[in-house]
Amino acid sequence: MSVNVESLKAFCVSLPKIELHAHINGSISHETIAKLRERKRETKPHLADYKIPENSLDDIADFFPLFKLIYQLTDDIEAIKLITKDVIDEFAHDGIKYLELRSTPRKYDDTNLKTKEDYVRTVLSVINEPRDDIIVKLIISVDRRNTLDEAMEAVDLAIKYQNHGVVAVDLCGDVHAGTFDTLKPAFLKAQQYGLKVTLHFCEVPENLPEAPSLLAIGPNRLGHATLLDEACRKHIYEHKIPIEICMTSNVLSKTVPTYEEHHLKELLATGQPFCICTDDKGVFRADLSDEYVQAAKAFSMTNTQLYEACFQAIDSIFADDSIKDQLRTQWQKWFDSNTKYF
Ligand SMILES: CNc1ncnc2c1ncn2[C@@H]1O[C@H](COP(=O)(O)O)[C@@H](O)[C@H]1O
Ligand SMILES: [Zn+2]
Repeated sequence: MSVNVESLKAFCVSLPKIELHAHINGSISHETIAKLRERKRETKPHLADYKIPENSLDDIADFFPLFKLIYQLTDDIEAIKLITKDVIDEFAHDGIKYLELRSTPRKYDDTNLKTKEDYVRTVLSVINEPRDDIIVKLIISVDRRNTLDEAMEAVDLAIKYQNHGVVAVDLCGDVHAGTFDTLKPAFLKAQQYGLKVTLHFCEVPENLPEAPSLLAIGPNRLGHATLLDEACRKHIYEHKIPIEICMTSNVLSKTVPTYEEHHLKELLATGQPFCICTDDKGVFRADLSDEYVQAAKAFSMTNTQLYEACFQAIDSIFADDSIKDQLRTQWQKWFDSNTKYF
């Protein structure tokens, strides 16, 4: 590492940042995986040496099966508390001041995580622990593989816990599975109840045919938006829909060839709203500060541009205006006391 990259990394850690696209189970660090392995040493000896494989993806399709093993380590209430707490602590340590975590509710007959409501309550119990270094909210994910009934159950939980930290629902999961139209009524219901909606959008070309249907519901943000045709680009740009940008995720899942060719370049050039995010910091082994370093290197962003990228992302958060104002004040204070960087 050259001195420059080291000082760039230090700057990117110290920048007050916002994270809007982080899947809890994809964000588990190696340290936490080690704790989880230890907890399951007796009951799941086949996971005694489990490590999330590094740089193992030939294609995005290789990504989703990783969760078959990760979920075996996170199948009880204590595990969900542990991962939620560790993920929040790690983001806070990396300089994140406002965090929207997302997760897909799960249940198991043979553990104490008996219902999807148990899952949501457990995550929220940690998210709502009082702390003054970071604000945390929850987005409930609907998996593309879900039936409409399952999607409705997730949305009903989001509605029930709307005043307890849930701000939105998300469409995620295997990009080659399911169809959005099957699950659409669940998203429309979420909107009727005032929840915000974010959708994983066009990570692969096969998702393009359903893109008009996703855009038709008026999503508040989009994840990735990697492969756009002209009609999508026009709609997104005209409506200024903020994009959650996950560069390392895209490069390692091989949906984008290199950082330099990432579509963030176009958003920067055209002044479209975006938020730099991690997606799955455990699987992809990159913290949010690393994502800012990559953006700075790929697009020669100055410290001022990096700060502005963080600041403009406040507009795209799902929390209310009073939190937005509070964050803007906090950012301005940081800026005023860190003029040495600019
Ligand atoms: C790489 N890009 C991606 N595209 C689509 N879905 C993704 C994803 N990264 C993660 N997930 C979704 O998040 C779940 C893990 O976290 P939770 O169990 O919900 O906390 C995965 O099972 C997958 O459905
Ligand atoms: Zn994602």
